[in-house]
Amino acid sequence: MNTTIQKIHAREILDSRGNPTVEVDIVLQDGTKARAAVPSGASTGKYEAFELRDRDPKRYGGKGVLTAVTNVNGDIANALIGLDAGDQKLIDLTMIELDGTPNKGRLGANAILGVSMAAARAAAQANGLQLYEYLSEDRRYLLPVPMMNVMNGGVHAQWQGADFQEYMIAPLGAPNFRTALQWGAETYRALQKTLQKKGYPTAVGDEGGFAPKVASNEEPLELITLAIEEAGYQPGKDIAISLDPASSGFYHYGQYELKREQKALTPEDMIKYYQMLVENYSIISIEDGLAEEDWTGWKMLTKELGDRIELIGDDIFVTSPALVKRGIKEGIANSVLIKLNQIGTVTETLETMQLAKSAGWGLNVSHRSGETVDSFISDFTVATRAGKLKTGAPSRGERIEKYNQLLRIEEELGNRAVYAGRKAFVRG
Ligand SMILES: C=C(OP(=O)(O)O)C(=O)O
Ligand SMILES: [Mg+2]
Repeated sequence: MNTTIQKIHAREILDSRGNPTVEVDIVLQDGTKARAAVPSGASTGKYEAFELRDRDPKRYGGKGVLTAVTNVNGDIANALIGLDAGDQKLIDLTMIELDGTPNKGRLGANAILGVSMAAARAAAQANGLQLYEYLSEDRRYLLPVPMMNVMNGGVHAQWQGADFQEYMIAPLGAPNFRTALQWGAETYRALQKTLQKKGYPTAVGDEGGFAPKVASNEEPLELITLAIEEAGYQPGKDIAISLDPASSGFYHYGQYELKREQKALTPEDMIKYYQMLVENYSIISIEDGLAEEDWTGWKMLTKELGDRIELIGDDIFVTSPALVKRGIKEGIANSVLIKLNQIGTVTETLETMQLAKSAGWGLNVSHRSGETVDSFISDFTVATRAGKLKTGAPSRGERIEKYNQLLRIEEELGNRAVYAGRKAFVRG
């Protein structure tokens, strides 16, 4: 085994939306070859690390991802060849320094993350370890509750469905991951039937959830509750519901504009709306209930609902240690969403998780709405014992692959496999 990096090669591939993204291959001195691919969001937080993408052709002449690829094959490869892939901190810090900007804007967060993940995978393989074993500090593992996004709205449904972006089911009462996944898949199919009966189309959004033009943002909660019961489970006890309204996407000039309901709500009224929903449905967590700029609103939200449910910050924290630190200090939220590409390296992601954990916060690892079949986050979630992984509906290959990887890990761990269940939630 020689884990010295011999070669790094990046290429442009397509993600699940058909947009270009970065894939990186790493070869070690001992011949080990490993690969990683980088996902990309649509409802991105303002302060995420900067990806070189092709959304803005005027800026890069349609060559954003190709520029990231060139940066990997040039500057990054030159700096990392000869370093030990097993020294994740050194690899990541070398790239951060080489980039030299506060947001990874020169080399591109997508270029940097692709290399960071591929290095971890290569080192794991060279050591004869599974990725989840390699990433674990203490060989204690936790299979996450699958947070399955069964109804899509917002930008993930091109604003043709609900204003709220994600309605998830969380089979927290299951005895193990395999059963949880089965319950979730059965409920998803039951929901399809429920929608058909109502005359709704069952076409899906970016993350595989159904995306009908519902009458209100509350209606999906009724439909999902019905589907859970139809599938033979008890809402709340067996399967709870989680929301990601992704409200930064409908926050304009201090108000929350719910187009489906032809309403514009103040932060106070938006909080009341959530209180009503929490009263009436088996909601265990709400992510991005308020917008990334609305820290005052978030403070009120945390006061009103923080002791009842898990309040997860995604856009507001963007997996940044500095922003999570500020959140802890100011009493904002009680949980954080973890997306590797929001911050851009494995090392910094682990730092954010450590911070949140030491404050007693909940952890939620997440895919992006634009994904590849890379299942890095599945191993990552098990190794870090985050307890929850949201990776879409059980209906699109790039999402299913993450769930399937968790099935493989659970099987391999055998009687050492522990399912996170209800305890993974900070409230509930
Ligand atoms: C997964 C999400 O969507 P995106 O990847 O588009 O940010 C999210 O908002 O949590
Ligand atoms: Mg979100």
